[in-house]
Amino acid sequence: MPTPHIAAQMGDFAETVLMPGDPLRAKMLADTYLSDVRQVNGVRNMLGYSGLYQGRPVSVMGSGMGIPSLSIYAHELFSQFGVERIVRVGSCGATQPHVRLGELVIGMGASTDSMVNRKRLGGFDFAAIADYRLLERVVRTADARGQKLHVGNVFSADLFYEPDPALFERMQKMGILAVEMEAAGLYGVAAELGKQALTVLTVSDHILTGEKLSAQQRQDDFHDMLRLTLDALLTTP
Ligand SMILES: O=P(O)(O)O[C@H]1O[C@H](CO)[C@@H](O)[C@H]1O
Ligand SMILES: O=c1cc[nH]c(=O)[nH]1
Repeated sequence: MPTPHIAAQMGDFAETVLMPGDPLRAKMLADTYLSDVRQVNGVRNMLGYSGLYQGRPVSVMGSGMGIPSLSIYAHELFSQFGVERIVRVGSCGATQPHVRLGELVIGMGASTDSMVNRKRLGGFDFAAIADYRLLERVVRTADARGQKLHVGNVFSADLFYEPDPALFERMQKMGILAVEMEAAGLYGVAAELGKQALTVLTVSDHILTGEKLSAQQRQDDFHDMLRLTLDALLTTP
């Protein structure tokens, strides 16, 4: 049955959903990599598609920006459409000098200034972590190809325009690899509903050096991340 934000039926989504923030990145992924594609959501232009990748069913849908938006879509997909795993395929800002523009970062854990997971755990800290088996598949696939990955803690920020630059220094000191805006929320929803989640990111800008990819590049140029994620989830045993 359709939900307030997804006009689809049970069976329209595959068990595995890739979820970029940008709905146009979802469209690009579907157009470039999937066969037998059909659009399964268009409410609020949050484009969602289902199709086949090398013969295996998969869906892709945008999450919008920030934990509140992603949480609505992840909750509805997990609870109403039979989705078992969501892998966020996003962009991030690097917070360490050794993490460079265009490189891939996996959010093994996600720190945050959001309150959502404390609300879930009665006011206490919740260690927002990726599903280990999903993480392992992506790492194993990248290692087999010699593809470089950074794996560790990311920070899911409520504010894109952070007013306190000292926060980035603290992140760097604590070993956080990159900042983005959804992973901790995704991991919290997955934990609450007993599902699997992972976050794979491409560095689109560098907090320390000020380097940046363009908006067009963030929409269209993340093929290393998308191929790795699709292959790891859908073609490796
Ligand atoms: O490129 P996406 O996946 O949207 O991810 C990042 O980009 C947006 C901010 O520009 C936030 O959603 C952040 O998490
Ligand atoms: O959330 C984000 C995404 C990319 N770069 C940032 O600095 N923040």
